[in-house]
Amino acid sequence: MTESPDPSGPARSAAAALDPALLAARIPLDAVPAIDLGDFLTGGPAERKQVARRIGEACRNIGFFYIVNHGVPADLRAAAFAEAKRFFDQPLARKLEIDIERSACHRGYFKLGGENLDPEKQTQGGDLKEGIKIGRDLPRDHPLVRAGTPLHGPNQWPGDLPGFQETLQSYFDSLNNLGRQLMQAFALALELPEDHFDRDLELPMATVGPLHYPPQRGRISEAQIGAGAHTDFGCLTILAQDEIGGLQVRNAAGDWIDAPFVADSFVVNIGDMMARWTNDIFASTQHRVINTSGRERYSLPFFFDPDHDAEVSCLETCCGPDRPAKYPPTTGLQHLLDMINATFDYHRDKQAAN
Ligand SMILES: O=C(O)CCC(=O)C(=O)O
Ligand SMILES: [Fe+2]
Repeated sequence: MTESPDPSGPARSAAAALDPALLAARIPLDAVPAIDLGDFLTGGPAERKQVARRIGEACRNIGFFYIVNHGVPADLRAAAFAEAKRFFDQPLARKLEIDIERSACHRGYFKLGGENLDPEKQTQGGDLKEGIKIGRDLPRDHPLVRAGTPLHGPNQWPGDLPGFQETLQSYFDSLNNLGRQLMQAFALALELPEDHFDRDLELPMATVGPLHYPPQRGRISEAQIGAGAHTDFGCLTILAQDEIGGLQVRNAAGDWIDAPFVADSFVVNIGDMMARWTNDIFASTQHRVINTSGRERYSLPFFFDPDHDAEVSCLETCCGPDRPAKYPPTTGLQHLLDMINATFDYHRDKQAAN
């Protein structure tokens, strides 16, 4: 079992001494734990710390957890699913009017196979899913856009789907707030002041990426599935999935376990950037999607990343003499660019051409 930190224990010195609770070995869980966020969102310091502690335990053992009582209105989420479905139901030519390949900042539609999350194993045309990348909508005259900062700029919105933009924008804003809250929970779980990450979240690089997975039939192998086995690149992902299911998570024992649909919940997971920030104390865990339901599957992942210039180097509570920093420092932007280039062929080709 994980040792819980003793709140009455001796005060920790300022010189990076690692809390033993942070060193806990990963326990192979046979289910993704569920955490009620209500006390964190509305409670006082003691309640917040208590919820953060449970989140920290999940982040160390499996890097995945469900949240309920998260404060995102159910009707907003349902509306975002409905708009996503409306978009994907259109003919391909319509969808390609906002082709991601025309975007200077990785926004817009990508077709089936456009992303390959497991290029080593998936040799038959990439992920069996199509999607849209919708990020922070910055105008062309924003200083960061004028300066040519990669991944910063305007979205491509479909021209003929009234309501799509407003709904997805509201969903983005709501999830953006939730992302900030979760980063505060992570800070507490890591024995840092709860506002520790706020300085890196002035203009966080966040993306909502609606996905559509057609049903897969016949013999299915690792050569092509809905989303190939991967870890997420960024800091944290907040996923809304529909009732179809099909998400699988690889636990610390190496076993694939199901992360089924749970009503009114989000699935939250740690990505590589957060694992790097915490010196691998938080786990960035492999997951994949296989849709054998015979029905269409939709999901709404929200990827939350810090400011482009956030320094991602080992947090002071995550390293010490007995646990040296494993990774050299990087920035939020550089980390994401390296990862996107590995999974989107068009993006790598475009960067190479510049
Ligand atoms: O659609 C899902 O359930 C998961 C998607 C995912 O893992 C991703 O896009 O990184
Ligand atoms: Fe993922």
